[in-house]
Amino acid sequence: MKDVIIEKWDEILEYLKIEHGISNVSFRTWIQPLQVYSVDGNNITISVDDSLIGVDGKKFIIKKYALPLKVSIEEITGKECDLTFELLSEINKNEEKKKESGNSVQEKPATQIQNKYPFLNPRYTFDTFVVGSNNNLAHAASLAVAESPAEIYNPLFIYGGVGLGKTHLMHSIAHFILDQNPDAKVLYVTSEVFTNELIESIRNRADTNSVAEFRKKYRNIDVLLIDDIQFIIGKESTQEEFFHTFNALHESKKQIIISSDKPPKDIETLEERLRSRFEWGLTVDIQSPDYETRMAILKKKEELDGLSIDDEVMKYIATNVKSNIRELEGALTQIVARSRLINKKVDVALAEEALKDLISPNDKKDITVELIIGIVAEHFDISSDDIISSKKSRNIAYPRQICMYLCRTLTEIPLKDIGNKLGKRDHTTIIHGIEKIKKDMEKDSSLKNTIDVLMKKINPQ
Ligand SMILES: Nc1ncnc2c1ncn2[C@@H]1O[C@H](COP(=O)(O)OP(=O)(O)OP(=O)(O)O)[C@@H](O)[C@H]1O
Repeated sequence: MKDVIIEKWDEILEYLKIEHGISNVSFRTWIQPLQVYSVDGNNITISVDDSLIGVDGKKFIIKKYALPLKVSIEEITGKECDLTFELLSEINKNEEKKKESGNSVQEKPATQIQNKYPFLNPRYTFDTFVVGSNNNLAHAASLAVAESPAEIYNPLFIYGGVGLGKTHLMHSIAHFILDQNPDAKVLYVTSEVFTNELIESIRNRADTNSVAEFRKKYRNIDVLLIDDIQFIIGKESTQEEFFHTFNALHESKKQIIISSDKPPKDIETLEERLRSRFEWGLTVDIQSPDYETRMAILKKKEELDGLSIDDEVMKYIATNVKSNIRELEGALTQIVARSRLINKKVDVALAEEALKDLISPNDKKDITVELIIGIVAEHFDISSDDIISSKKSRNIAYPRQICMYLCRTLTEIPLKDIGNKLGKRDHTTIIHGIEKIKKDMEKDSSLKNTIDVLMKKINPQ
């Protein structure tokens, strides 16, 4: 059977052309000659006809069109994929060799990940990052920074709870920049490393010019990524040094990316001058993933690890391990390990047994529609009856839409039931409400704040 990508190739290219406003001449030169050479699961190899555009043409295509093409493939076919570009002359040479030795096509291992940059985790790339409603803004901002370092958002400040993907996104940015420009000087450090190196350099000051060395290391770079900045905060000398590092880099138009467990405004011990600098750029957050995203993350891990796990088991994990992606992945690993240890097939019973310590009954806090309505009503100083009434005035209709959004985000209750409990409204009204709040939150940071506060009231952790 023909792969859907091959079947829809012309449509994909046409979409790419229109969506990205590619001129006819550029399209004819770069895009039209591209052909799908092979499809192996999610790995697509595309041939670049170097007899038309030369060997360097491939580099240009990768830089300029690889990502738009990947997105177009996803838009048209719904398939996420990894693209590799190969010169047609090389492909032909290899085919010749294969014919000569009489070999059949070689099988590739499930997923091969090269460790190109030792200080980065090779698995933390944009390709392995699952985008969901909990992280889509953080993902988009990270990709934008990776594509155009120091041009749009500087600094980029990513915050979120434990194990939600901040480090993964930071490494993805670093990988992307280095893949595009292997000469870029990219430095990724945890703030603990930064602090330790600083202390060490101060301690050695008498013997060598170690403070100057420290400064040289941190200021003579193109991109600085500092993970978990909260560990720097609270230590005066490190804040001071970081302040100067920040200024030096920012002034010379170098990109700075920072992650933290809280937004700058909530870090109490953060000096005002640093806080205001962090707010020069863009601050984005990562929330806990919803059910669909948790499932997608599990599937991605299944694919990367070359596993094949029953869907019911995946659903069991996604339903029960909710707030932390590290735990979500850990749950899958534990189940697989147990199955190997006792040499039994992975099924829900085995999953329950393997995760019994992780999933305690107390974790299953009961968040109900009624609870959400009560807390939202109280916050806006209206009554619960107002929320479920048919009243249409904005001071009531808007909190009602906030309830819809919170019910969707904080519970697994089906839309139909949410609608019923919110005054017998049908599910399209609920979807409309949810989308409205999502859109408004993108533009309105005070609404986002309100939602954060409400979430904490509903689900204090
Ligand atoms: N959207 C995602 N798609 C795929 N994997 C993810 C995603 N988000 C997080 N993960 C995985 O979850 C694990 C934890 O993520 P990560 O270490 O980036 O979290 P973190 O926010 O930096 O945590 P901490 O606060 O502890 O530093 C990693 O293995 C990461 O690959």
